[in-house]
Amino acid sequence: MSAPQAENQPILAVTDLVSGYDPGVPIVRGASMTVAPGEIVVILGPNGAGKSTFIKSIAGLVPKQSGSVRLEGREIAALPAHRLVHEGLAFVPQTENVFGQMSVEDNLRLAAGILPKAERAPQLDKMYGMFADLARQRHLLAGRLSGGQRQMVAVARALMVSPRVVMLDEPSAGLSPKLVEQVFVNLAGIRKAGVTIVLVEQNARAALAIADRAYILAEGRNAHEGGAADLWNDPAIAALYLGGGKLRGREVPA
Ligand SMILES: Nc1ncnc2c1ncn2[C@@H]1O[C@H](COP(=O)(O)OP(=O)(O)OP(=O)(O)O)[C@@H](O)[C@H]1O
Repeated sequence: MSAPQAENQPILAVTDLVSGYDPGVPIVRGASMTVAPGEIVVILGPNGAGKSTFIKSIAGLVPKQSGSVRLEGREIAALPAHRLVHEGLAFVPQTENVFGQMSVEDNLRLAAGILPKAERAPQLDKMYGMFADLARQRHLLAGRLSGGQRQMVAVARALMVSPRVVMLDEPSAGLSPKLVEQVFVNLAGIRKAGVTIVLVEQNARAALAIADRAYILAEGRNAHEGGAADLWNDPAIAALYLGGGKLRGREVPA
């Protein structure tokens, strides 16, 4: 059994992160976020707030100018993206997240490249157990799949190496409402499997419905944060960031 102190430790802690694409032009301007093990945390905010840049910086894909990123207490801010995968932090980009000319199975096998050989086949079976559609479509080219199914391949690729934290950049972007719902059902299932999830979303209500907590960024800084249910039911937050009234009257479970 782990010590109580370790149990209370955030799995991911980002403090005063400043980052951007060009030197001297910060996009993220001192944003912070704390994620507990097993949580689903969603990052919301207006267009151009720096949400995607924030998680891409954490994933080592956008240069950081200052600030701290700790994964299970270890400072990882200086590590490049490929090292972060080994450390247990996976990232699913919004676009170009699968190899279209390869089969679903080859996409998954390629992602498993960093695992010891003996672990690859069991991981593949685990993904097929989790995503039944992918098991059926394992021999199809990923480029021939629908947007929702491609998104599923991208998520499964990230999960192949058993990350402890997976970050997703707008996983529901460009999908039909039915597929959006499926994406969020899948994410809730992934959390049940013990993976901590951080996602950026435009679909604020749908994301809040599965999230524990949310951060709202504006102009690269923290504007609000709170429990998903509290933010969902806050009229001022709704008017500013959630696109108005309640979605089909649904309440976020407290
Ligand atoms: N590759 C890039 N090079 C330079 N600037 C970029 C790049 N990508 C994004 N930006 C700029 O960074 C700012 C924040 O963009 P970002 O995509 O992080 O915001 P966002 O909150 O995720 O927005 P959206 O909800 O519209 O996706 C924008 O001004 C954007 O023009």
